Amino acid sequence: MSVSFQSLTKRFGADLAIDSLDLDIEPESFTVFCGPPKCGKSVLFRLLVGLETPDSGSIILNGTDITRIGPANRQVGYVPQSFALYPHLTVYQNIAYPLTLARRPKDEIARRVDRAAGILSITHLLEKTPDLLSGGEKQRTAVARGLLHDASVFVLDDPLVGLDYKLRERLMDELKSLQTELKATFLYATSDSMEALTMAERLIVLDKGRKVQDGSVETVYREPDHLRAMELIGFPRANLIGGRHSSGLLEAGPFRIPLHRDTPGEVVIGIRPEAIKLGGNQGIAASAEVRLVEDLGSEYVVYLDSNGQALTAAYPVGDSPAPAFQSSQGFAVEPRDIVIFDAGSGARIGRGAA
Ligand SMILES: Nc1ncnc2c1ncn2[C@@H]1O[C@H](COP(=O)(O)OP(=O)(O)OP(=O)(O)O)[C@@H](O)[C@H]1O
Repeated sequence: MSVSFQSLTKRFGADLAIDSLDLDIEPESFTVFCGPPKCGKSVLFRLLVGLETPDSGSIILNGTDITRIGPANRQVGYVPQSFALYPHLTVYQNIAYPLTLARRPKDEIARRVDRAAGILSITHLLEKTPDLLSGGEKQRTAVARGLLHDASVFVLDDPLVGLDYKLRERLMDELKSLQTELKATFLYATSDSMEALTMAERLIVLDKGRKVQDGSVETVYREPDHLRAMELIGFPRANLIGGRHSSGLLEAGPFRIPLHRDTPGEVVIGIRPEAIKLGGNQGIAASAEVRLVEDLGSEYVVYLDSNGQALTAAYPVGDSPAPAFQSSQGFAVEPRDIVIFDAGSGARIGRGAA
C-alpha cells in the first residue's frame, strides 16, 4: 500500500509539531524517519495511525483519503514508542490481541504468535504475565504485538531503543526480512544513526516538523542538505563547529577558509571524522593534542583538541599506527570536505571549495 501525506499540519497550541508535510511513500518500501528529539516523528506516526487529528492536510492510503477515518478502520499496524501491555493477559494473549479482536481462527493466531515470538526471542515467555518481564522483554512483546496486525502498512516508533547491541543487530535483520516477506510498507522512526544507516531504503530527516532531507542513505550521508542530516547520520558523529563568515573569510574553530560569498553571517561547518587527515598536509592544515584514541577493531577514533576546539578523527586500522596519547599531531582537511550550513536555518550553503 502507498502512503501519502499532503500539506499535513498539526499544532499543539502555538507549537507546530508537523509543518505542511508533503510526502509520497511507495508500496512495499522501507522508509526510515530520523531527527532530533521533538522533531515530530511520533506525532506524524500517531496521525497516520489515527490517534491524532491534523489541523489541516490529508493522509491518503492507497488512493483513499483516511484523514477522517477512525483508528480501528485504518488497518495500520503500530508499535508505539511508549507501550503498555495488558497486565492481566499473558505474553501470548498480549501478542495475539489484534488477531483476537479481528476474530481470526485459533490455529492461525497460534501460528502467527509463535512466529512473531520466535523472531523476537520471547517464545519461552509466552505464558508469563508482564509483571514478570524485564523492560527489554516487555518491549519485545510490544513489538511482536504491533507486527501481528492484519495490515499492509506498519508504523514502528523507535522499536529497538535501549535494547542491547547484539539483540538490536539481529532484530534489525529480522525486521527487514519480515517486511520483505509480508510485502508490507514499513515506516520506521529511530534516533540511532546506525539503525538508520542499516535499515533505510529511503531516509527522511525531520527537523521542527519539516522534512529537511529525503533520499537514499548514501545521498544523505555524502550530500547532507541540512545541518540535522549531517549531525544525525554517521558514526562517529560529524564535527560541527560554529563560526562566522565576513569579508571573504570563514572562521570556525581552528579553520580559516577563504569563501567567495557576499552575505556575512553566522555559520556552522561540518566535517566528517574520516575527512580529518592526521599527518596530512593537503588543504587546510592545523595541529592538535591527542586526548584519547579508541581502537574499534576496524578503525581508530582519535579525539583531538585543537586550540580548545574538540575534534574527532577516524581512519582505518592498518593505514598508519595510532597516534600516541597526548602527542601533538598535525592534520589537514580538504576544503571540499567541509560542508557549510546557515546557523539560523540549518540549510546547506555550500562547501569549503567546489
Ligand atoms: N499531546 C501533546 N500535547 C502537546 N504537545 C505535544 C503533544 N504530543 C507532542 N507534542 C509536541 O509536539 C512536538 C513533536 O513531538 P514528537 O513526540 O512527535 O517528537 P519526536 O520526534 O517523536 O521526539 P522523541 O524522539 O523525543 O520522542 C514536540 O514539541 C512535543 O512536545
